[in-house]
Amino acid sequence: MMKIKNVILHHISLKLKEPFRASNGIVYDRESILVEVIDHDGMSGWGEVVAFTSPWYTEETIQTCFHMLKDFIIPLLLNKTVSHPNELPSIFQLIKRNNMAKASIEGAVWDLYAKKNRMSLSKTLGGTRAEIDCGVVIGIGPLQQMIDQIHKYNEDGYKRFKVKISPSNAVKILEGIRTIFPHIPLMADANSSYSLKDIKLLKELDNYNLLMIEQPLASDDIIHHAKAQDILKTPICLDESIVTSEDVRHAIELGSCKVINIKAGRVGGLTEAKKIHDICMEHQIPVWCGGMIETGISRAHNIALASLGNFTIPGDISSSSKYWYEDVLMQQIKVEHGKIKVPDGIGMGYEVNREIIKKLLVSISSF
Ligand SMILES: O=C(O)CCC(=O)c1ccccc1C(=O)O
Ligand SMILES: [Mg+2]
Repeated sequence: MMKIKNVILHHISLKLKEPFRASNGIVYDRESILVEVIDHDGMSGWGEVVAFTSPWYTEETIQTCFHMLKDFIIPLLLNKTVSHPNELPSIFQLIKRNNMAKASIEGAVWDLYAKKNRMSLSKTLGGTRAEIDCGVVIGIGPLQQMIDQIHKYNEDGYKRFKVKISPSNAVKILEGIRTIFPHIPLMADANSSYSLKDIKLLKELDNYNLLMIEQPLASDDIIHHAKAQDILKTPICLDESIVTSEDVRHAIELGSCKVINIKAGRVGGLTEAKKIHDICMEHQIPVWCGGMIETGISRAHNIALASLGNFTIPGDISSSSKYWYEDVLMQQIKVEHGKIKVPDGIGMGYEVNREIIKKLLVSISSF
């Protein structure tokens, strides 16, 4: 049993080593809200708001999440007794969507629940892997810079390479990379920058032996994704289109994709993420864990999630040092030989570094 006594929102800003560019947005400094949930025994669980400062990836932002947490979500939870984190989605049912806001606190309650049971978050979620395979993402930039980055990450041992593309640069990027690296496991993420009218351009991508193409079309268009998947040899992976387990059922029924990217933030939390994992497993749709240029707290949650059985493709889970000079954990997350060991300590398995959080603080609010 957990009785939620106090929720603290640590709004921080973390300097990115380099700006990160996708088809439709650039991230400079990374703002984030670290969510600390404290129960009546004084124990803390941690989660993170993974929304960005502008709504380029989904409609949520750091500010909308703060508003939702402060005015709607936290009041629903304070002084409530919860016996399992999977009760949270039904408590939040009164609030439409706002999945990243909900997921931040739900993740913190999962961490707390695992800690109270003296179990790892991985085991608590039903994870079965002792280590996970890691992939890495290369933002859009000059071709030579993208190639140099792949060289470096290849030497680091990463097992799968994802490049951001848009219709205006895809062929140049993929042609350039395949000339130097004909055999690396490569995929491309378009972040909804194509439409079905561009099907000829999309069809050209079949020439590059891609593991998959991620979210080519609009987020609310699983019908056209089904049409595109009929025409393309390359498997389609959905990211932005999948925000609930119902979306997954529809996408599978329509044949809109062959792979799914799961991000707990996008789908409203780890409970829904696990449900999506289970549905995909049942339908032989492989899944992998997506990334949000997040701090170590969300990274630790991702590692636990990716330890579940149907995460058979390396996800976007990189070392803390890919983006950060110093992460918010006592111990930096490190990819070695393309893998991360799933921690077996209690909860998310990494200890939060309060000194660093204090240094990065934009504001702090306690409820
Ligand atoms: O966390 C990472 O390493 C980057 C993952 C990534 O591609 C991404 C980063 C921010 C927003 C959306 C996406 C995406 O997968 O579309
Ligand atoms: Mg994506």
